[in-house]
Amino acid sequence: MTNNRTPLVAGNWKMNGSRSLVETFSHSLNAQSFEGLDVVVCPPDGYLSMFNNEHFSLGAQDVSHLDNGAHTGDMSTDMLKELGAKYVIVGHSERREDHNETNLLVAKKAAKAKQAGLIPIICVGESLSVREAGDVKSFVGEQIAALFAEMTSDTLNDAVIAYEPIWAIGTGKTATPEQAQEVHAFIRKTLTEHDEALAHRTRILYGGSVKPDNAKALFGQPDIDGGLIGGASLKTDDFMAICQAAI
Ligand SMILES: O=C[C@H](O)COP(=O)(O)O
Repeated sequence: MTNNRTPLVAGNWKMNGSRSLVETFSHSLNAQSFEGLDVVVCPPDGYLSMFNNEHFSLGAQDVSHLDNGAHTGDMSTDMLKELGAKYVIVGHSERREDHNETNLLVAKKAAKAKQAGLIPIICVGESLSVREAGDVKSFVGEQIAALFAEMTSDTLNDAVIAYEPIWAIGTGKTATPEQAQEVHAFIRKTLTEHDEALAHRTRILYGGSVKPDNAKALFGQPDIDGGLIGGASLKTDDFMAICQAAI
C-alpha cells in the first residue's frame, strides 16, 4: 500500500566525532541533493552549532524532561533549539541501560520535546533474551503504550519511532527485513488502536547494523520508513549510500 510518509534517515554519532568530521559531513552532505528524503545528523551536543547544514537537519541524542535548573550535565529543549537542533533522539537503549531511563521518563522526554517544537525520535526495541523468550511484542508493546501515559495522539503527531533490536546494535547482526517488518507492522497496529490517522502518518525507522549493502532491502519493507544509523553514520560515503537507498 502506498503512503505519504517522507522517508527519514538519521545518523546517530553517539559519543564519536570531531570538529574535522563535522566539516567533512557539512561539505559532503551539502554537495548532495536529497529530494524526497529527510536527512538528520545527531552529533554530540557540543558539535551541533559547528555544522553548516543546508541540505540536512540536526538532531540531539538526548534531552532533559525538565525546563532548567540545578541538573548538572543535562540539556534543555530550548538549549538544543538554540544550537540548531530540530530533532532529538529519546530513549535510545544505550541511555535506557547506562542511565536507567524508564519507559515513563522516555515518555516525559518525548512529551517535553514535542511541547518545545522539537521532533522526538523515540527508540524502542528488545534485548536478545526477550526475543529468545518470544516476548518481543509484549515488550515493545509496553514501550509504546507507555508513551500514551504522557502523550495523546495529538501530541504524538509528527513524532518518529525507531525500532532498534538491542541485539542488532553495533553487532553486525542486523534483523532480517522480514523480522524488522514484523515488528514495525506490530508497532503501527498498536498505534492504530489509539488513532488510525496517527498510525498511518507516523514514520517508523529501523536501527541496528544498517549498512549500504542491507539498507535497500530493509527500507523496501512496507512499514519501514527509513533508518537510525549508528556506526555507518560516521563514514560519509556509507551514510550517503544509505540515504540514497531510502529515496
Ligand atoms: O542509534 C543507532 C543505533 O544504535 C544503531 O547503531 P549501529 O548502526 O551501529 O548498529
